[in-house]
Amino acid sequence: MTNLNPDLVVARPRVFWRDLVPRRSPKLLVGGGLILAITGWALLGPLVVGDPEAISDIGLTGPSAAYPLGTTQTGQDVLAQLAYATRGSLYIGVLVGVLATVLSALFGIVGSYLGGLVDEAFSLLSNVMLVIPGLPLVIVISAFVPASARGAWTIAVVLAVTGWAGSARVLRAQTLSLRNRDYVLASRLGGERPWRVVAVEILPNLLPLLASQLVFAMIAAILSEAGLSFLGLGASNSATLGTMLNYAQNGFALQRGAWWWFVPPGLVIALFGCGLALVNFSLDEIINPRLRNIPRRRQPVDRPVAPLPVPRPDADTVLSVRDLSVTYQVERPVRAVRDVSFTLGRGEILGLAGESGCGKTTLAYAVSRLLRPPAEITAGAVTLHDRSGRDTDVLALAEGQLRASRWAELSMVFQGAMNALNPVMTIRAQLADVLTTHRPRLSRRERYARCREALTLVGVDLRWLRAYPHELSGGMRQRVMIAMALLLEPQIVVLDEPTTALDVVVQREILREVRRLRDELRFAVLFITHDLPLLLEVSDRIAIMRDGRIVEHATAEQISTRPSHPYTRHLLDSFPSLTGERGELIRPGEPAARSEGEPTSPGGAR
Ligand SMILES: Nc1ncnc2c1ncn2[C@@H]1O[C@H](COP(=O)(O)OP(=O)(O)OP(=O)(O)O)[C@@H](O)[C@H]1O
Repeated sequence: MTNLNPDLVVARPRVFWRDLVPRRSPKLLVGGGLILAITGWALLGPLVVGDPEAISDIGLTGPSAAYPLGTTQTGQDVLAQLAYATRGSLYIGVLVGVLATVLSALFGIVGSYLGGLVDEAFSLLSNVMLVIPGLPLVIVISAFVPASARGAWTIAVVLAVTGWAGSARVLRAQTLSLRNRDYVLASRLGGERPWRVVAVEILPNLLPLLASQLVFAMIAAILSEAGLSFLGLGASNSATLGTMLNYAQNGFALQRGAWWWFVPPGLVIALFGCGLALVNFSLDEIINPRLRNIPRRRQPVDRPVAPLPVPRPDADTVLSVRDLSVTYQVERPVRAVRDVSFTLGRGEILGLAGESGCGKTTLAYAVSRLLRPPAEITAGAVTLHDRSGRDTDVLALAEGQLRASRWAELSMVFQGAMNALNPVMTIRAQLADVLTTHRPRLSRRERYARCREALTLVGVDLRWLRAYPHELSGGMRQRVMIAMALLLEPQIVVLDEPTTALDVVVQREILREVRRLRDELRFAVLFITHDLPLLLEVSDRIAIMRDGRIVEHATAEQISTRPSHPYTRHLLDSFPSLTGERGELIRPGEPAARSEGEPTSPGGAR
């Protein structure tokens, strides 16, 4: 047996079923309850009821102690028939659900992943199936098959063959989009086999879609089978809810007031469909971890009745944040931002630094009111101080006011923002779009003039206005995003790691540009990064964040030369200096020759 290094043996995380199920979901509880009850009835009912074919001499009698659901015209027990019919209908529903889902996955996912001729052939077939009207085809096929051969399997195959194409189109579109995602490309580059890429990278992302298609196919199959049986074209040699309804119709149950004959099968169909639909609504939450634990109603912002006094050191303050706290309301609530207070001066660059996970992005999202459940602002205030002296309580803004204030008052450039450009629109169209939304009175000529100005500001040649995003380099796309953020001359620009994906030369060029623009246009910047040396270069003041709190807040010069908090010193020590002493190389197996108490990475001289 191989001797494994115990440090390298990673314990396989235990998956608990209770973690997979969203809590307190009434939809899931009611839907699941209905499905369980009806499935239980279908499985166990036939074992406890009598013979559904047995004929007694009391035809068409209402419910009684001997026959809880009465009898049919020929004296058969309706309860016994209902048990067998429920089993028959569910059997067909499950068969069709599985068959149609397998067919749609095969034609939709495999075809689009393999591409080329296979995709074209599969697409052609699903397109042809889509334009054939389903119900008439089912009726024709069912009528063509002799009644003696029309069992549950025949009907299930007919329904599955006529019902997979719509889902296959949806799965194809989704797979085409997924196959170009970075993590899929990475696994292909890593040499993974196509079937493994499909099974491990693509399929899990399609599970919510597949599961809801399975449920939808089951509902459609049960209803279609009932319809076919009602027309006398259903599974003639097996008992289903549809055949029960058909017999009730032929026996003039409605006209003779024998409600006990047709209401129970109709009710079972309706309740089962309802249960499946309710579970379908909850499937996304069960399968997609990002949607779990979302509070069902908006939580009010936990603020004292009297508005908090907002610190306003001087008239030049443009944004003040007071005692802001944000919690992710998940299984174990995560207090990502805790009692954070700071002010941002007009034309000032405030840097926010801290290790990964300390809450920087959450803070930026909270200030911009971009947080979504499970994140919740639990306390605090965010106030915008207008040039005209008007104060706006950002947390109290209604959705419409927020839309108007975003971009015009406060704009954002986020990490990976360069990928936020729409690939099918030219740069000019995307810049002009912002103006169309926020400045609808501008003429077309004025809009384009403003786009040209903005692009010139960030140093991008005007010939790129007509280009599509993929024709620009990463640095140029990021400049375009900055141009877009400055288009409406906002008072504040939030930059959250805007240049992380770029090389250091382009990174510095862009940040120099931001500083120049700030000097020219006097907007304030909240600049977030974990690169403290970069912040020291560009910021006026710096706030250091740790575990959701701001632990030090000082000028860039003070942070650089006289950091007061041990964590700030630790952060500064973590960055190697290009001009100081060269640090030791640490090779596996060789302990670093460093005395106790020395910093773990070189960087003394700075
Ligand atoms: N959707 C979420 N659900 C639960 N916890 C979350 C969620 N998003 C973030 N968190 C937690 O909130 C904390 C702060 O995360 P945040 O992304 O704000 O950190 P950050 O400082 O911006 O990190 P980075 O520099 O790596 O982007 C982390 O502990 C993170 O695990």
